[in-house]
Amino acid sequence: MSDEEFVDALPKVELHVHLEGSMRPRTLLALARRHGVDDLPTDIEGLTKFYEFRDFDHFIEVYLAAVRVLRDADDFAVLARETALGLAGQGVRYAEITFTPFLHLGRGIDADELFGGIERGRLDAERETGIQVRWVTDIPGLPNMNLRPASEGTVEFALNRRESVIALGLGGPEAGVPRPQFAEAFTVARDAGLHRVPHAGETTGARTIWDALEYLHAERIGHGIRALDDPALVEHLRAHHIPLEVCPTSNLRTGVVADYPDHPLPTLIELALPVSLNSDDPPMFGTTLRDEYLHALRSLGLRRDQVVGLAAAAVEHSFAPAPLKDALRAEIAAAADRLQAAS
Ligand SMILES: O=c1[nH]cnc2c1ncn2[C@@H]1O[C@H](CO)[C@@H](O)[C@H]1O
Repeated sequence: MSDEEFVDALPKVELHVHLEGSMRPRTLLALARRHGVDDLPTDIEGLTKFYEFRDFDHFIEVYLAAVRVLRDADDFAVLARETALGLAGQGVRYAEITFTPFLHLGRGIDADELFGGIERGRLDAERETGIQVRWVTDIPGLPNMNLRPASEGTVEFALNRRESVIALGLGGPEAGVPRPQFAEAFTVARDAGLHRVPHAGETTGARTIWDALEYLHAERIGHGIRALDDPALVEHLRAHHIPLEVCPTSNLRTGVVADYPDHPLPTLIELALPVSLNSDDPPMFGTTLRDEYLHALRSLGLRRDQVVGLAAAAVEHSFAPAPLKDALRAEIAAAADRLQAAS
């Protein structure tokens, strides 16, 4: 059986993917035309070049430029539906997708217009394919932004939309954006029963992950690959079962890891840390979740049973309701048996 057949037969869960960063190139080009955003590339070739990032800060700059094409409820509905359908087409049954309300509220977009749109897209995709999507709203931790209103606005947005928003995140650059300033937002979120999944240890070291645990009550860590800098932290994450959402191609494309052979995922697995495999901003990084699973086998040298383990781990690390988790566990176990028999 080929690697492709193997990966395609595996039911999957996606835990770390950004909605705005999932915009299909064709959709971005069409929305830019429709809304007269005239300082972006106008063809696929230009967009591919636009998505060659010098470093992480350059990536964030491009991200902020691209989201400006999203204006009305229909745009958000298309984005959410296409993102969810794209995942469903890769065998994803359940996804926790991050979006950043404050990036849009800050541009004058109405909160209900935004949420109405993405909910319409979510429910259309669920009706069409059965995929279950829940939302994570993240605070954009941008150094040049007024972060108090961004934090408070994001939490308020989430708390008023609990029907499908399940967690609070924190994204953006880590350097020069100290984590303790977000403590209050994450404490309010925790006390209200929202889950906490901040990015940490993507572009800076172990200290940021400790801060995410101490100040932000993190239940999972976005990326977290720099945990390896600190053996005490590795031990803590393992002992307290704090999962890392690992996105290998993202790390290469933003320049925080040089190449696949240098990627720490195999080491994290060897150390028995709880890890899942995710796609982050797939079209911007020239990847898909399916590609990440293929890279795990071919470029990171993981065995097939380890890759099944990654798919199963994503179920365990998810905040899906217990009956759905049970169904997904059973489905992955059955697929693993079939794949074992076929090989
Ligand atoms: O890999 C990533 N790391 C950090 N932030 C990211 C990533 N991908 C997308 N964003 C987005 O960048 C926004 C601007 O601050 C964040 O809010 C986050 O959603």
